Amino acid sequence: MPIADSEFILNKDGSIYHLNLQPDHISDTIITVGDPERVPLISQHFDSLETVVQKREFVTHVGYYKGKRLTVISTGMGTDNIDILLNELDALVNIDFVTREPRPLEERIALRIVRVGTSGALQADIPVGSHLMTEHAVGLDSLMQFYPLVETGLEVEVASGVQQALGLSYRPYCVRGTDLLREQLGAGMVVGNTLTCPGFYGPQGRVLRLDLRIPDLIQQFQNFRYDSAEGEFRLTNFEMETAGYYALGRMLGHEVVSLNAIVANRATGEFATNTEDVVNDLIQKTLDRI
Ligand SMILES: O=P(O)(O)O[C@H]1O[C@H](CO)[C@@H](O)[C@H]1O
Ligand SMILES: O=c1cc[nH]c(=O)[nH]1
Repeated sequence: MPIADSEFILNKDGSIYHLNLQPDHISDTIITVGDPERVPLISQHFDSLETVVQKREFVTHVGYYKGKRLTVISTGMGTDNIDILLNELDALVNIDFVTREPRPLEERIALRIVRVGTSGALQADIPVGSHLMTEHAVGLDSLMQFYPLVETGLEVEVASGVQQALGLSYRPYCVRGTDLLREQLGAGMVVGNTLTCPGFYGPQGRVLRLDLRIPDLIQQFQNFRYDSAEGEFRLTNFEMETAGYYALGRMLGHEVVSLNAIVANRATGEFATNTEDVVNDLIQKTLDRI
């Protein structure tokens, strides 16, 4: 059955609704960033650029880097945008744009998606300027209230532990990323467990003029521990998208990894004075290894 016009929405030029891309625009390996201005920081390293498309915060550059076809896309902030990004990227490769039907299982394509983002460290031993690769992501956002994500026993226990520690009325979700890209890209990086927050201020314990409902939120995040057979689990850093990537990546069958340039440390109160350098170093490392 073709998917209805109201669900699988194509623009007049045949491109998908928000990303404004057509299937032959993208490569199988995709670097994603939050900030649209970070896209040219990556594509400036390309040998050639074949496609430049923008709609809203989704800026896409496609080109060749050392003979490899790469796509860079910005997402803006928050897991609501990651819901759009992952569903539309998946549609570009796994839905037939003519028949409007999902491709059969044997024809499905697994994309390789690498998020290059900025993030704040929660623990004092993860200094500003370091690069952290996410192993587990814990989502405090509500996205997975709407999808049948299957979590392992350990993931459910970690997420339930976070719910209990914070006294939340809903259970967060927890997803371990796939191994392939972590092995390919992560050498020398801190391996961490990333908390994805539905906001930059209150949900990350920042107080400007508004008080927090959970006054010791940062301490609760910092002190959270879960003892598993693989060792002690702690939360290392936070940002606003990774758990959405890992959960949707698992459900749709794509390889996803989140690489984090640590620009703040909430234990020491520092913010990087050279954020561009920290991000540019991570971009170079990613391009070298991809
Ligand atoms: O630098 P990006 O990729 O946007 O990532 C982080 O920075 C933004 C907040 O400043 C949030 O999107 C957070 O996840
Ligand atoms: O502290 C930080 C830094 C970057 N991005 C975030 O979401 N939080």
